[in-house]
Amino acid sequence: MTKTLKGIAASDGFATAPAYLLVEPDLSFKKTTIKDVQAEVQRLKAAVQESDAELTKIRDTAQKTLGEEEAQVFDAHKMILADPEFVGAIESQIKDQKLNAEQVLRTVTDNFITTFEAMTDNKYMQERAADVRDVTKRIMSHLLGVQLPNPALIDHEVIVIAHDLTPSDTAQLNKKYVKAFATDVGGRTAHSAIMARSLEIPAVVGTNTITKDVANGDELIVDGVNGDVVIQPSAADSDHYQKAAAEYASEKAEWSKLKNSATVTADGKHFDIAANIGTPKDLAGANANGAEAIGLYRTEFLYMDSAELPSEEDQFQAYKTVLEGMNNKPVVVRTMDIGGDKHLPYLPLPEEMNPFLGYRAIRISLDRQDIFRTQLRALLRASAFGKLCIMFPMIATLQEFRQAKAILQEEMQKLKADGIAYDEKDLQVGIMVEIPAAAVLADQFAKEVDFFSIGTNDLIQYTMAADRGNDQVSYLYQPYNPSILRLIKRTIDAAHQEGKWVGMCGEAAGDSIMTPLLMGMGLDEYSMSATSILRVRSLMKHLDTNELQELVEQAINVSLTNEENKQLVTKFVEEHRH
Ligand SMILES: C=C(OP(=O)(O)O)C(=O)O
Ligand SMILES: [Mg+2]
Repeated sequence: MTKTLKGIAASDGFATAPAYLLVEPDLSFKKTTIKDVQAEVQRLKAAVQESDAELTKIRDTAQKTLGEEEAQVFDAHKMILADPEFVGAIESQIKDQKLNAEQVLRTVTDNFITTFEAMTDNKYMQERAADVRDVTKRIMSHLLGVQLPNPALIDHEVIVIAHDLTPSDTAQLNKKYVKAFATDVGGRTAHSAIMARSLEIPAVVGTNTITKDVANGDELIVDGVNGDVVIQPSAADSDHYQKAAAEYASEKAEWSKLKNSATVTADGKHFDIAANIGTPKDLAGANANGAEAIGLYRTEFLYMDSAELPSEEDQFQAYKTVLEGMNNKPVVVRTMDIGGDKHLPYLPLPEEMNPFLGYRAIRISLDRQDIFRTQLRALLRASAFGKLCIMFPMIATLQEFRQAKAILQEEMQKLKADGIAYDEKDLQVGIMVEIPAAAVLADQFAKEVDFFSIGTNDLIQYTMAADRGNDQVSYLYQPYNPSILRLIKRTIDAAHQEGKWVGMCGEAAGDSIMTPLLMGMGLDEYSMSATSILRVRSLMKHLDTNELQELVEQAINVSLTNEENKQLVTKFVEEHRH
């Protein structure tokens, strides 16, 4: 039966494919006594063999797509399967206790895990506990005849369905086969949504129930423009969406003609449209869509995709690749923004009641200066290869900015003393304005920074006190709310007062409703998912900035609600399109 689920449109585009559930299956079982011991041991052996074959396949794919180092994790799993002490212990207990293989597997492996985890002075053995847990799950799935999801093994076109996708899950999705994804939870500015846009896969998040409503293999249509997922579409649905997808493709073709043009308004004013990227791989998309700069390089993916803290050399190579890839166009690199919903397996952070209000971003960097200085040195060295702007995330106080800048200057001195080149002339140092305190004091910050970049994702979350990943409060993501618009305007005016430039790298920068308002306020740089660039460039071409002042005045002072402002802008654009 056809059913349509409504969610939040998180990444543009349309896709049709069968569902692939990235959901942990039920691995529960009953404890039973058995009569035929030999048959039970055979059942165990078969499950171990199947697990081994599966791991070989996963290892091969991981090696091809992720690299040798990541693939070696699976060698550790295969070694456990091959360890006679491990399988032997299970076998002999099946024989002794005459219990089913599932029960014995659970008891024996729980024992191993408890022993390993108790070795608090031996990190290596503690990590083996996680391996045993993983391997146990795999053998159990074969004993129970259920399939564990293996995103690395997807080898045909699918739409991935999950409760939630962590940024690292999302990073593993292979664009060749994963045509779209849809989740139960999440909002438009959750990191999985941002990643979807940078991978250019359509996505719908916050459907609440999709993991329950969809079974593996169900035919789906994801409409990432309107936020709909159609389950088991009728012929009429398929027809309708085919037309919508074709229309969307032709609009895209129209925009693509602007790829090599500068962003110029109807009255001849120039703005910079930049791209947000997560890894050097995203450069291709940025360039293919005609980005005039990189307005935000989120370096945390470098940390998340690594098994340990990335070395100065690894970071240097990544930053240099991006700077060189942009051919002397500006590149804003943001220092590590870990914490909140982004975790590192090798950097245990304390459990917090409110991670988004906790130990994250610059707060970690100022505390863990070893990590921070390594990143700054890598950045400084890379600055010799292009036009670098370094940006600090989550700055709340002037003191934090001064401290971060002082550390940067110390690293500059050290490099200089060692005769290592960096850009001494044009390197710029700025901050994200994403905490209301920084927006309120923008006039004071503007005297000390080279630039601002407004992070609306967090600025809205903190101003409205509404978790950006929680779909129950997603109605409070209100970029057109006058409170948000005033903070943005205040930040822009304060920067311009001091002759500094202001960008925006939150998702609002790529939102067509925001474009006329931001142009009217004089925002200099607009940094967005690469796929939004041409749409916004096309819109700017049709607007005259002289007519926008009044629109801004109204939106800030007259209209009251987010929705009213949205209508105000929509109507304005209809009437003033040149
Ligand atoms: C761009 C931003 O940073 P992130 O989405 O990475 O938190 C923001 O907060 O708007
Ligand atoms: Mg942020």
